[in-house]
Amino acid sequence: MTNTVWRQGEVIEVEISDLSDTGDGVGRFDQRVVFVPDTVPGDRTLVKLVHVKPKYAHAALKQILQPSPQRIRPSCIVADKCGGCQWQHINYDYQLTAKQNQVIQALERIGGFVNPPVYPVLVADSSLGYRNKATYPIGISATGQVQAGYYQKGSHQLINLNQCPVQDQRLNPLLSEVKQDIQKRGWSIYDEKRHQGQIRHLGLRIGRRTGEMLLTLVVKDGNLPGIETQAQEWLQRYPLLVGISLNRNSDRTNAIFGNETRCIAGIPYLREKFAGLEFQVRPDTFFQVYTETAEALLQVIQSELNLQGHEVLVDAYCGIGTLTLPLAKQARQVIGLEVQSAAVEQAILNAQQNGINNVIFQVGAVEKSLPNLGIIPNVVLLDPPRKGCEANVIKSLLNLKPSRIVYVSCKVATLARDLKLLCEHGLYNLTRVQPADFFPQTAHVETAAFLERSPS
Ligand SMILES: C[S@@+](CC[C@H](N)C(=O)[O-])C[C@H]1O[C@@H](n2cnc3c(N)ncnc32)[C@H](O)[C@@H]1O
Repeated sequence: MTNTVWRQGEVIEVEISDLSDTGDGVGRFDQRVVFVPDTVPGDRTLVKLVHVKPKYAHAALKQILQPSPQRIRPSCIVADKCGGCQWQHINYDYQLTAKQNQVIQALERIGGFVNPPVYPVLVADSSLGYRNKATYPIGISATGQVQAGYYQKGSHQLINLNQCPVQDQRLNPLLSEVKQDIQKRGWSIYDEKRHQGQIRHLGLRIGRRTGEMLLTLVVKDGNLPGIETQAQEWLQRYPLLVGISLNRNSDRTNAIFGNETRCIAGIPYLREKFAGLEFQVRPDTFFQVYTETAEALLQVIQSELNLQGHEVLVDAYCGIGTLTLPLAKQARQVIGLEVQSAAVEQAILNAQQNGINNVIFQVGAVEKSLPNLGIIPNVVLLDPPRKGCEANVIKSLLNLKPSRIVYVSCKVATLARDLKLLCEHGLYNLTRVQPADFFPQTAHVETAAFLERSPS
């Protein structure tokens, strides 16, 4: 190759040999790396260079010269455009192998582990129709039609959808029909560039076991004439819909939900069964999107921990208590730490509802509450957001020295970073790493890592 070819707009031939941690295919061109979305190892492709750096480039797929044996026809008609799924074109078994490799590679490269004990990916029932939650941005077409869907890959261009194959199929009718109701009511649609208009997002949630649904409109300041009447109409039309809420988000932000949620019809939560307990789930608090796989991972955690009833356990980043409460049934005392006060309120109610009284929940950031715990736990469970744990959380753990740590993570790069810090002085050994497929058809992987304090 000559240097003249390595520039934006050039079309080159690339054979894809790997997948990146963001889900793009990876190929090589004269010792340089090329990242190509919508490809899979084994594809021979023509690609157009888009962002070019001296050692690597991002490229767009132009033509598949020879398809990989791992390539399949996507179940979704907008899979090539929609930013929701990256891997609809990859056969499911290969997705699982790729996710296991992603975890191994991150632990080796970022964590510095040699031969980390990474188990095969845990799977549940189905790789489609699994999501219990959807939050669709709302927009308006050039001809004035209300639209709802997902953003196009790498942009805020809306792809209008009437159904989505990874969602629980019981939510699909609401997507198409609520859009029409918004159109008929003539409510204004939020324009993010001008920060004007009302409706920003449509949120739908379903209890997979109970079928109960919640509908939430995220609005700029809540002024929707006739919303109460419309909400009553929705309750009558959808017998499984139990609550309709307005969430107010007045900020110029990419965050979907604002801090204020008001139930305007029905009840402010749905009921769901999880791990043999009954949970109340609100529209705006965290609940894993794949209920069945989350339960399967909890079972692995329970069997690895094998709690005997005398342990003190801290569940840091506990949300509404989804992991806290089942584990509390097997421990002496459990302390849940969570920053979102609405989640803690719900966690307390969930504990009462299930007659569990050996749990206390504290509102506050883990980085503040863990160092001031006032008790030495035997076990600490961590389940932080994607950015992982703050440095002082790791420091507190190294001071507290619980005999076991379970670290549940939705981003393997930050997991690997934090595990390195926990293990680098020899205080902890990594005994098992269990990936789980919480997000089929995407490049995301959930992982639980188990650490034991060294005997010395
Ligand atoms: C990945 S969710 C896990 C929730 C829960 N373990 C579950 O499985 O449902 C992370 C939770 O951490 C909370 N969170 C985020 N940052 C936090 C912080 N600095 N301190 C405490 N909680 C935090 C979020 O509100 C969210 O409920």
